[in-house]
Amino acid sequence: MAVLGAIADDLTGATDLAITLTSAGYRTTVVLGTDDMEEVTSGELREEADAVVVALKSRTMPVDRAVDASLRALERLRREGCERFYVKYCSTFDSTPSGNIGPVTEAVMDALGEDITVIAPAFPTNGRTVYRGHLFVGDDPLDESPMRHHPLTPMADSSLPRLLAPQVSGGEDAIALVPWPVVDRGAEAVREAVGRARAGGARFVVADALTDQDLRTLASAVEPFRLLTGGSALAQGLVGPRETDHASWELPEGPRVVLSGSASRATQGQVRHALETGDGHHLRAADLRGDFDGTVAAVISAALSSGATPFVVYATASPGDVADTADASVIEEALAAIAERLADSGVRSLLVAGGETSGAVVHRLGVGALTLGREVDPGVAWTRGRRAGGDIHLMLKSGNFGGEDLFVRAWEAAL
Ligand SMILES: Nc1ncnc2c1ncn2[C@@H]1O[C@H](COP(=O)(O)OP(=O)(O)O)[C@@H](O)[C@H]1O
Ligand SMILES: O=C(O)[C@@H](O)C(=O)COP(=O)(O)O
Repeated sequence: MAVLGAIADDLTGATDLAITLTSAGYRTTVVLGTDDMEEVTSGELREEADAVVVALKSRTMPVDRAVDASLRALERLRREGCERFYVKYCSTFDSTPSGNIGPVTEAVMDALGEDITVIAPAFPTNGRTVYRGHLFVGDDPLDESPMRHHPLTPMADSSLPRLLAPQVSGGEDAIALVPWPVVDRGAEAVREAVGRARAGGARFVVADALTDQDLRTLASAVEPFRLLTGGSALAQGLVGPRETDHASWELPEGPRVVLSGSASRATQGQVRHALETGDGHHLRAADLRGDFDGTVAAVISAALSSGATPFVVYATASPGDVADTADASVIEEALAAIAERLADSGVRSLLVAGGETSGAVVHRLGVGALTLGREVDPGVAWTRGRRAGGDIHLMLKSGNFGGEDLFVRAWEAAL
């Protein structure tokens, strides 16, 4: 019976967390947060999984819909027997001025009857650290990083308390900061600081974290909390019920298609790198609006005739490609249609770049659950998706994750 239930606000975030949970000793399954999730989770997964991660596509939904979807996911996880919960959001705290991190966290806390939780997006291995409540991406404060220009969730501040305050009841009075010198002193010092914050009325504890060890300290300090929230790296501090290893499989033969809807800087570099040796198609919103079916058909035909080098279908290879963010949905729609047609044509492995994009693709493919393979880069792994008509191998890559050569190396990585 699953003991840990997680709600992730996007699909790449879900696989990112599942990788860490698997390493921490939880047999972990990712399920897609669709209406038929009950059916998916009520059978074999109940026996198979110690942790279930529900992958939503709620990061950019209207607040009330995101809350509703998250509460439905929570209910189903509780019915699975989960007793401890994790709300997973992006390590760059991707949200809008009104949500959805704050409202979802608060709604889950209320549903569980919890009066306090931790806010911990840091992911040091991928350069996301928190100091004095400010989130850094590499050397830059969040609002000076490329996240400032994200097409869907541009981040215009780096202060986590300031970002969170308008998203929760009680505003800044409900938020406390545990600064790094306290974290550095160890779990007991953090426990005392959290106790003082709680006595002072705080419900959300933002904690600094510069290293994985800081996150382990934090996880140990908040061990009694039934709800944790954060990026994936906080989960390193959890202790699962068994020694587990990630599954391993051979990738099926066939075209090496990358579907890249991410506009993130790391993805742009990966697209350009892959195009140096492979082939590709620049998917332009204007072409799709002019002739959606014809554009999709041309891409399918080129992808199916590609060889042993990656064929990259991409929306953005340089910052200037994003002219109008209103184009986002037609691009997602096209990449999902391409994925479906490729799968119907027998393609059994796809690399998808971008969280929203992955959500759109995997929903269209009708994948019910994902099993995790080994980590290829921090937060990135091949997965195996269960699908009527035959399983499909999917690498779902967060926008800013992965080395520059990932689109080439992924296919070579020993699984
Ligand atoms: N050139 C572009 N013009 C408009 N929207 C774009 C362009 N390139 C990507 N997008 C959109 O930006 C969004 C990127 O989000 P996502 O897939 O989550 O990537 P990431 O993981 O990098 O954030 C998607 O909705 C995608 O369709
Ligand atoms: O925490 C992270 O950074 C990732 O797990 C994640 O959620 C990234 O989201 P996208 O960049 O939108 O893929």
